[in-house]
Amino acid sequence: MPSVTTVPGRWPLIGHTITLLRSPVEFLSSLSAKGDVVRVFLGPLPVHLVTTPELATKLLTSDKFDKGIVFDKMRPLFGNGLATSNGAFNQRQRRMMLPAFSRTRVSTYAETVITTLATELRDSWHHGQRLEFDEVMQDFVMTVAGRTLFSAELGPEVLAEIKRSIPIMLEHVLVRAFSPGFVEKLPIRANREFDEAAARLRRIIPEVVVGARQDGTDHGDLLSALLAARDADTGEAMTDEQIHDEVVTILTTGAETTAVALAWFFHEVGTRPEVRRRFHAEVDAVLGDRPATFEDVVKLEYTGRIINEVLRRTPPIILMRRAREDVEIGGVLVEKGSEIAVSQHTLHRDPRWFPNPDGFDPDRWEPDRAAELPKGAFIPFGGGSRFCPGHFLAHTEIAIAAATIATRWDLVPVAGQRVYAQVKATMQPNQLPMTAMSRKPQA
Ligand code: HEM
Repeated sequence: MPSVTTVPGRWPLIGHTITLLRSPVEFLSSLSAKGDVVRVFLGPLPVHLVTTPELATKLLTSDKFDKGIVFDKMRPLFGNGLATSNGAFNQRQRRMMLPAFSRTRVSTYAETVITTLATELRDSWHHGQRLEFDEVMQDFVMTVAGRTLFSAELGPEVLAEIKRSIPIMLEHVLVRAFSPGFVEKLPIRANREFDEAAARLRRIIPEVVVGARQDGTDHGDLLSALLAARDADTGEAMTDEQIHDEVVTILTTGAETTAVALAWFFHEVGTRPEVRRRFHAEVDAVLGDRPATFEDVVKLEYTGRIINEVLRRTPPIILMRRAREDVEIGGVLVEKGSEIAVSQHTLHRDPRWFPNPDGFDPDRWEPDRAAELPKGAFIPFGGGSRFCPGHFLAHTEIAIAAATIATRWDLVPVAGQRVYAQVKATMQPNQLPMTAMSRKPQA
């Protein structure tokens, strides 16, 4: 079998990590031109990367791969939650949890939480107010996540704790994942903060779970759905420990990704006059002055296309896997225990599927054009057996929040500030200062 090409530019010990951190989009989107399977080094760790939609689909749908090293490193945080578990246990958990993300359930979350909080946010600003918009979206999404999980009856101190602890953990999680094991044991501030945040969540979440289990009523929140879930074969419910792990997993995987997508949404709209004009025209036609509801989301077609284009250009960074046995993929032998990955940035910026890949063109998501894309070319939510269970909730939340805000506000980028994507747990903007300008005449 042919050996795989190592991408040029590798440094001793640090591999390609510096290049990846310095220019993530340029580096990852350059890989498809180098081969269908290439090898990069994340620190000292060799990782095969597949670069075509066909091989991405093969990787994500095969049962010959587990989640791999990054997720091993995240286990102290996520425990055995959906993102970190593997094999039959993961599939059992998925079957039990998917009803919590069903259309009916999402429509309840939209009705009881998302529209209300989006309206409160919209009504909280004044004309000309400067906002650090990435932080505003982070705070909004964490509040939505907390309330979606735990309904409004929960004490504000639980929500406050979640909003305090989860961002701390997200700040450090990827650095931990790509560092040698001893680094997380060093007595440095980052480790202390991470461990303290994890410990606080381990204390507070079980208290909520035990309380909700005793109460026994369905509050229409995600936690009620998790408590009610039963294994189809054995009839067993999840243990409190497992529910803790799933709750932390949902908060960590769901909140950051959605907040970042919303931040980029407003950045793209704010910097592209034609997109902004059409977005506002649609919001005015569908909503007028009223907030968006679950039923409006399908009518907000252009908004949906902007969301897709945002998720094409600034999706999460990479999907990592590890071979459970020797596997041939794209004519290359991947030995048992080796790490293999696909980056959404490689596929989403490939000019074969996305002409003018660096441009921002919501119209490429018109149904006829989108239908021509090969399977596996657009994977912001992953694919196969680990496909994101929160994808519909995320789309609903982004559409409702964006449209509701736009009924009143034009978010204008503060002049002279450079905004670019940086690698954190996802692909975050480095900053996003914006000014809220009223779209309606002032009283
Ligand atoms: C724009 C927002 C979102 C994006 C881009 C996103 C993206 C992804 C991706 C790419 C994966 C697959 C990871 C892999 O295969 O290694 C994933 C998995 C997951 N996502 Fe999302 N996600 C989003 C929102 C959400 C939300 C709102 C929730 C929950 C409330 C959520 C919960 C999860 C969970 C639990 C997994 C793990 C599934 C498994 O490994 O079996 N995500 N997400």
